[in-house]
Amino acid sequence: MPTITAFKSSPDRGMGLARDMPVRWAFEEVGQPYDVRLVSFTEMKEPPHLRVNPFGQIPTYEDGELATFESGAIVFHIAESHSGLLPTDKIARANAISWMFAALNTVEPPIVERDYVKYFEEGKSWQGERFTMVDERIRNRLDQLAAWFGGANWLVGTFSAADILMIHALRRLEGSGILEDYPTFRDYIARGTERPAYKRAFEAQYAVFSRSSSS
Ligand SMILES: N[C@@H](CCC(=O)N[C@@H](CSCc1ccc([N+](=O)[O-])cc1)C(=O)NCC(=O)O)C(=O)O
Repeated sequence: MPTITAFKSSPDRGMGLARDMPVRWAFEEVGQPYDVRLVSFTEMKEPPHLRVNPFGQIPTYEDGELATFESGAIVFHIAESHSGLLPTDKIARANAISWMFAALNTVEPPIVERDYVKYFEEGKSWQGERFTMVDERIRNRLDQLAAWFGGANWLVGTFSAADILMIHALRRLEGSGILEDYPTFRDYIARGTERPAYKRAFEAQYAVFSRSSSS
């Protein structure tokens, strides 16, 4: 059975914003049971974990001889190893894979940057200006995505691994006030989070938080 790593105690207080969440969601969508090894921030920087993830982060994925990292790559591996997360049609599959990369490389970076400004540049003289700049970049990306997305339900027709990664990226904007101006994406996120597989994944990671916060 594949084993992933996740935070022993997640800073997101169980809100499913850490990157074990898209992997859990993918497992649940394809019906693949999995184990979770919880790691502390210290353990993530020690040799056993660094041998799998040289950047000392979660998630990692281990199954038999395979030990690898990168949440997007793990979701792709799950999608390649099971049916249901990528179209079988060659063209549609290639487009879905493009959208996986777009979620991680084009849409998510300014959203992650905003978290850095918010959490690591608190009190800096430039924080206000940086917020303005980063929010502008995020809105530019969301405007472009909304123009393309239109009234679609999913990125490539049917639900795919690309939606797992894109919805995970967009959820990091919850609480920022930005999504209030994008009903298209509020509805899109809701379609994703209403999926039974998402709910099972969310509950599983939330249980880690609730156990750690009650211990
Ligand atoms: N590109 C890598 C990035 C992995 C990554 O960012 N891992 C983070 C956790 S998910 C990112 C994350 C962290 C916290 C929140 N949060 O809301 O609290 C959200 C997302 C990590 O291990 N951080 C610890 C470290 O770098 O030492 C991937 O996609 O797997």
